[in-house]
Order: sequence, then structure tokens, then C-alpha cells
Amino acid sequence: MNPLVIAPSILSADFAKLGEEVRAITEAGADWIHVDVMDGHFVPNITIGPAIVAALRPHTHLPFDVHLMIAPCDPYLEAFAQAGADLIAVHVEAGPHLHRSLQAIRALGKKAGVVLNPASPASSVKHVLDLLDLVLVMSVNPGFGGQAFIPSAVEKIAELKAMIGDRPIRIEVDGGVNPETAALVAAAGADTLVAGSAVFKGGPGQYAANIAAIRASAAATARRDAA
Ligand SMILES: O=C(CO)[C@H](O)[C@H](O)COP(=O)(O)O
Ligand SMILES: [Fe+2]
Repeated sequence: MNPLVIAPSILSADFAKLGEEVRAITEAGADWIHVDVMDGHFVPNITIGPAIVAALRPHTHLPFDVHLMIAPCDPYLEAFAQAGADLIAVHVEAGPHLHRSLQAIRALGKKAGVVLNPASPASSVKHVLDLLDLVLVMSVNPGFGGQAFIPSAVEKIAELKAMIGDRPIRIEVDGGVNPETAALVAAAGADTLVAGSAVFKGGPGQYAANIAAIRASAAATARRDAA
């Protein structure tokens, strides 16, 4: 079983002081930093580009988990790699050449991930498993933080867990993750949890407790599942 990873999404951080926020979640016990990149075309919102990723890189030693919600994605992979991304995840719905995009990410020396929207089946990744380090299951429709968790994500995670078998591929879940939903997704097989609003709520004084609550809840059900 992969060790549990908690990846706070800086989409819910104070954008006027992102460097400070990244340092605060690093000190609060985050494992990865989740960066939501939106283009106003693939999703109805615009957020962060490679220049901001590069500016944030000196503020933490933690891996940058870059979630690209952009189409096309291939023209921008190198820029995000050079900016300091450690893992780059592209949506299966973002274009016709997923295999080529994953090859390009690996050729840049980065970990490669595929993201599945709520309506996309687990089987979309069946023929690219050899190119994957991570599958990201969206449990909200991408574009905004603070949305309600879509329960069908749990069944999809379980399907992916069975498909992946003992390959070293992480299952990440993103959207509406809080201590309650973390327990459900961890029991189904998710080992990497993104959380935006549930981590950043209450301000910097609460970040450590918020991360710890999600981690404890997920760890408890993952243990029961393994027992
Ligand atoms: O990819 C995303 C939205 O498209 C975000 O990572 C996600 O919504 C996190 O926010 P929250 O935990 O508040 O749902
Ligand atoms: Fe995300």
C-alpha cells in the first residue's frame, strides 16, 4: 500500500500572499502542494500559469502536483516542467492524444498523471497504465473549489484499485474532500487526497489541525480496509 499523501490545493489559499501560504501549509504537515491550472476554456475559470509555479518553487521543498485543466495541454508541458512541477496530470477529456501527452511528460523527466472527470469511466486509463504514476479521480466537476463531493467517485476509485493491481500507481481524489469524505475514499483505495477548502478554512492557525483531521480519518479507514 502506498503511504498516504495529503496534498492541499492552493486554489483555496490567499492569492495575494501565495508564497507565505505555501510555507504555512508546508509547516502544517502537507506532503505535496496541489496546483490547479485553469484556462477559461477547458474549465470556466482562470488561475495559475508557469510563472507563478516558478515563483512559488523556492518557498517549499515539497513536490508540486500540477493539475492541468487546460486544452490543448501539450504546448505547455515543458513550461510547467521547467517551472518546477514534479508531477503533471492531464485530463483524459482534454484532447485526442493522451498517450502522446503522457510520453511527453515522462520524456521531460516528470511523473505523469491522468485526470478523470466525474462522467469519465475508469476504463479510460486501461491502455496507458504503463505510462502512469497516478490517476486523479475528480469528485467534483473541475473549475472551482468548495463544491460538494460527488459520491459516484467512490465506486470509480474501487474500480481503478482493482485495475491497477500491484502496479506502483497512486490513486488521487480531488474535490469536496474533508474528514468525512476522506474516510470513504481511503476505504475504496485512494492513497492521495487533495483538499482545498477543508485545509484552508479557519486561516493559518488551523492548517495543521485541518490536515491532521483529514489524515487521521483516511488512515483509520485504510487500516480497517487492510485488516
Ligand atoms: O481541481 C480542483 C477544482 O477543479 C481543486 O483541486 C478542488 O476543487 C479542491 O478544492 P476543494 O477541496 O475545496 O473541493
Ligand atoms: Fe485540482
